[in-house]
Amino acid sequence: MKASEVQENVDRKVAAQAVGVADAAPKAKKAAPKKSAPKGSAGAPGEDGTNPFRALMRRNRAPEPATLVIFGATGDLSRRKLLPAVFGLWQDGLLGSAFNIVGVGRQEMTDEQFKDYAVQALKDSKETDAIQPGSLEKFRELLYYEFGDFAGDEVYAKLGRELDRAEEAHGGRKNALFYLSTPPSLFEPISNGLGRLGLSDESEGWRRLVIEKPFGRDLASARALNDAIHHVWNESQVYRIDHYLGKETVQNLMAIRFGNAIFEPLWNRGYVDHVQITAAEDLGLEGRAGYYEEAGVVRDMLQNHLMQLFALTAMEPPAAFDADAIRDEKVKVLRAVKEIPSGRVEEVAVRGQYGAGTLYGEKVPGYRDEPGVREGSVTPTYVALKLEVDNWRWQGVPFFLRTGKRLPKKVTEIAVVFKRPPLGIFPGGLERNVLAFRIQPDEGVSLKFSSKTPGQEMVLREVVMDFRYDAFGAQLESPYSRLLLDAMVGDATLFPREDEVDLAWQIVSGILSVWDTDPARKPKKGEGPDFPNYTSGTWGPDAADDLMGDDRRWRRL
Ligand SMILES: NC(=O)C1=CN([C@@H]2O[C@H](COP(=O)(O)OP(=O)(O)OC[C@H]3O[C@@H](n4cnc5c(N)ncnc54)[C@H](OP(=O)(O)O)[C@@H]3O)[C@@H](O)[C@H]2O)C=CC1
Ligand SMILES: O=C1O[C@H](COP(=O)(O)O)[C@@H](O)[C@H](O)[C@H]1O
Repeated sequence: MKASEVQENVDRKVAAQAVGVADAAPKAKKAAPKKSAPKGSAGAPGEDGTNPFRALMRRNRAPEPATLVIFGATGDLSRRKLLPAVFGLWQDGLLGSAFNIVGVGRQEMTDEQFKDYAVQALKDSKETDAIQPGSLEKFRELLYYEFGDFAGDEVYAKLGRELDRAEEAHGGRKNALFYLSTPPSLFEPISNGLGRLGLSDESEGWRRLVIEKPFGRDLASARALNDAIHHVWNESQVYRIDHYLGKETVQNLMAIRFGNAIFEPLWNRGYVDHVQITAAEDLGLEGRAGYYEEAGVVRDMLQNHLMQLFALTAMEPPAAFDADAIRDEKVKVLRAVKEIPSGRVEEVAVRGQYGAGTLYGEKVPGYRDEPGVREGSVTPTYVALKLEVDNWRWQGVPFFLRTGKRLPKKVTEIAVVFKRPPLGIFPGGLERNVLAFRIQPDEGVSLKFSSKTPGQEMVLREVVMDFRYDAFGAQLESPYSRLLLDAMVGDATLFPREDEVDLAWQIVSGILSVWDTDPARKPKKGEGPDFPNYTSGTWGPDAADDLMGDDRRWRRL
């Protein structure tokens, strides 16, 4: 399909939605796989494209032949998200003509056993695209496995040999993307090990390092990790991943802000009353107590995902859509956030932990009764925070952020709530307009405003104008697919830079200094927060409502 045809299909589909026609564009066909490719390379199928947008991506963003090395390839993230994301890209022909994957772990396994493991993971994961006939068999051929102790040298020497082996199929280059999907305590040892064996050296091909979250457990450890990494890698080789930035709808926030003329003039303290950013989860711990007991909600969601959503909403328009311009603006606004000293934490932040309750009609246990959680744990599973920004655009406009587990539903939203009209001349017409970005699910954007109701009287009622992202007719891409491909083509726009991560830690460190307790220590009676303080299936502790003040309310989602 030509790019112009792709665009036409898109236009038809979106226009169809505007006039209420359900399905005006022809369905994109799944492509048949091509003939098999030589070992060490991927004869990429999907030439016809599975959706029109991927066809556009293929034209513009073909990565050079490369090896993807996944440390922690036998882990939960790799199994559920990374392998399906890579498979989807490869099946759609987006990974170029030569590509292979080396899984690395501590478990002893042969290549064949790892291939079986990966194929099973692809069959099991809900994230895997529809599998084309013959695809899995061909994808298997690209997979290899190495194991060893990440503190020693041997495993990195073996990786060096894997890159040598792929060199011929990769046109004489030894490009490699190292993805660290391990417990964070291993980020530094792996980075050092790769450095010791010369695998960060770019003389024979590009070398890049993708680092999972959380990046550090506080400001000091994040800085120490950055320093350690920079002993081995240049900042331009480092890709700190925050999967929220890979979500289509998060990128759409930038598209809508900076691709239209009508929003920016209103995007400031003259018109905006406040902003609400919500990332609600219905899930509980999902067996991750070991990690979560150490992390809690501030490290798990607030310091990274919510801070990124905040920065994208509040930043100034960048001069270009490129890594430096976008990240410079995010850094500027993060720097303008009013400091939260420990003495102000109780005033601007609310923490919670879920107790037993009911979700979707089923009884669910409280956090303290989840397997692996310590008795009397005071780990917070909910946080609400009021941020203030000391710059001309946002002076006096509070940003309210909230996220928590075991809330009534899964929903992530950024809502820009506008000021009331200055004068009410109609009955019932003094509501605040709301521009809401639904990040997930039901992805889209809505504008709430007052309208005349039919009849003789000028009676106003709130109505909603709604754009649904599915109007484009394409299945939304996994954020990991997007970000993996970005890293393969060397585009760091959607990856937080060192200074962003540092500033985000600075913002939350006042909160951590007050709330952090040693998870191994059981608090004495009367000490620490009065947890649990919200029932599973409700919208969090009551104190979160008080945070908003008298004239504002959290949106009912
Ligand atoms: N799971 C998720 O949904 C998300 C995870 N992340 C991040 O991704 C990373 C991986 O998380 P996740 O997959 O859940 O973790 P898991 O514990 O499921 O997997 C970790 C992987 O690292 C390996 N590993 C663990 N300890 C060692 C060790 N001492 N030496 C060598 N290998 C080791 C494990 O091998 P083995 O199989 O032998 O145990 C496994 O392959 C973390 O940084 C996490 O914060 C980020 C967002 C979401
Ligand atoms: O990084 C994390 O994110 C998930 C939520 O991600 P989403 O894409 O499903 O919104 C969260 O459940 C997890 O605790 C956290 O580590």
